[in-house]
Amino acid sequence: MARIGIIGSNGRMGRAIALALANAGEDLAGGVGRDGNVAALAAEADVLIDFSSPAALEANLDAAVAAGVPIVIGTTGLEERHHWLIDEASAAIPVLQTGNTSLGVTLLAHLVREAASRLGDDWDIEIVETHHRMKVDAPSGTALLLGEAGAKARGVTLADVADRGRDGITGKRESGHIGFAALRGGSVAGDHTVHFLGDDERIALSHMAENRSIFAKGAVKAAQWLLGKDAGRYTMPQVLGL
Ligand SMILES: NC(=O)C1=CN([C@@H]2O[C@H](COP(=O)(O)OP(=O)(O)OC[C@H]3O[C@@H](n4cnc5c(N)ncnc54)[C@H](OP(=O)(O)O)[C@@H]3O)[C@@H](O)[C@H]2O)C=CC1
Ligand SMILES: O=C(O)C1=N[C@H](C(=O)O)C[C@H](O)C1
Repeated sequence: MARIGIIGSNGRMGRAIALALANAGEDLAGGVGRDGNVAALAAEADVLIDFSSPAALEANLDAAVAAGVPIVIGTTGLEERHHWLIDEASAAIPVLQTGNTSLGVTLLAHLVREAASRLGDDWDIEIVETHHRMKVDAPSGTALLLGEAGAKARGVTLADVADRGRDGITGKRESGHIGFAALRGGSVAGDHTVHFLGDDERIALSHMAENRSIFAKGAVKAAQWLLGKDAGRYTMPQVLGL
């Protein structure tokens, strides 16, 4: 039984993770919100799970490194500089960062990669996501993760081909680009569809989250899996053996 500390414990995901920990028979080392002492939590925990805010990431990584504990990062809205910080921390401790901890999305990313590698550039990729009205970042971390899967399969860098929101006279769609569209409203836990649009035919690969328990269960599995690992940056397919 591991002592697991939750960063963002009062949030929607923090509460779902506390429930998943109890269901898995794991021990809650404690939790912190915006005003909490993350260094004190890290000192008490065997592993940390962070579903909070990009603004908190640097302090959370510093606390994990100082205490020498692994950390799972589910926070989305991360920018390039956050990924550098994660790379830096993963030289000292085990770190797993992902935009989606669910089994279904982890498999979907694999299917997207497979489809994108088999279909030529003449198949346009467009990613549509829908989330609850409280979500603050777009495109979702999952949409970006799925976009990365498509870009990787095509041997390109996502940042070079991403169309993140169209408005006005946009001109024709550029071949090889990957488009993103975000819908916000209601209580939707998270829906994602990757469209492959060809001439005269289309393929759509979708995942629908019915509630947050799937993300929470995946986060707990990832935390359990990270315990005892060497320093490094790990991924959900490694955790789930996919
Ligand atoms: N990877 C995945 O599978 C998933 C990722 N997410 C991501 O997880 C994150 C949290 O989502 P959700 O729970 O819905 O959001 P909430 O807004 O419900 O919760 C966020 C929590 O983070 C805390 N927080 C905010 N800012 C800071 C800060 N600067 N320092 C420390 N703590 C802070 C808040 O504390 P306080 O209560 O004090 O305000 C709150 O407890 C989002 O980025 C979301 O996109 C969500 C679902 C799945
Ligand atoms: O904020 C959310 O709620 C979610 N965020 C993650 C994302 O940005 O992809 C995962 C999930 O879709 C729910």
